[in-house]
Amino acid sequence: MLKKDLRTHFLELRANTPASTLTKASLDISENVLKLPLWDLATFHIFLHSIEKKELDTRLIIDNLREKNKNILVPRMSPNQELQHIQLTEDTILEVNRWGIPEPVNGDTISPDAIDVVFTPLLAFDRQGYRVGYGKGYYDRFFAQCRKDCIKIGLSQFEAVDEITDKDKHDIPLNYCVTPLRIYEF
Ligand SMILES: Nc1nc2c(c(=O)[nH]1)N(C=O)[C@@H](CNc1ccc(C(=O)N[C@@H](CCC(=O)O)C(=O)O)cc1)CN2
Ligand SMILES: Nc1ncnc2c1ncn2[C@@H]1O[C@H](COP(=O)(O)OP(=O)(O)OP(=O)(O)O)[C@@H](O)[C@H]1O
Repeated sequence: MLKKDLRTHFLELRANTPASTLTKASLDISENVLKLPLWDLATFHIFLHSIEKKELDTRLIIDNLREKNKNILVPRMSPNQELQHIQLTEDTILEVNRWGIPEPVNGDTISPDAIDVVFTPLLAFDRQGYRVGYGKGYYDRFFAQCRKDCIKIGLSQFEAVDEITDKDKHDIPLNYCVTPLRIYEF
């Protein structure tokens, strides 16, 4: 299947998801995330979900990371289509940007080298761990800057599709994808 068709299909499925289904999916995913073999690692990067875009709610995962005293980083979009990685603390002020995504307005910027785990947003993923996002390549550019041993984890409300057929040289596969029903390891 082509990325553009997967985007259209899963954006529509997402738009038609009842709030209660999304809440339950977010809870089940947060419980599955706790089963991943990650908890000796220190520095975790996680996206702040957009309510407007009906993304999975990442607050429960963030609460678990806080409870485990992990170093938590969140993305901020910069004008050159790169992400900055900002430390999330009790003093972080968040504002919703023009795309409906909350972002920190203050805080220290951290280098991608320091990141052990990235929880990644997506619209669809396939059985080999390739993903499709909103189509601006933010996460592919980010993954290219991470250490080789950085663990990349997709969070998905929906199960894997068979195959994304139009992968390109920039696409870097995930190590895991967590859904409400299961954990895929690639
Ligand atoms: N919560 C969350 N944060 C995230 C992502 C994400 O998927 N979810 N991203 C994952 O990469 C990055 C942001 N990606 C984005 C990609 C495209 C557009 C954008 O331009 N949207 C337009 C429609 C497309 C267009 O105009 O071409 C819009 O919403 O109007 C916005 C954000 C970084 N932070
Ligand atoms: N490392 C990179 N360097 C330069 N261009 C890149 C890189 N990674 C991706 N791109 C370009 O970005 C564009 C969008 O890529 P793609 O369709 O894979 O986005 P996506 O993964 O769906 O979006 P996102 O990562 O924002 O969720 C493509 O034209 C791709 O070639």
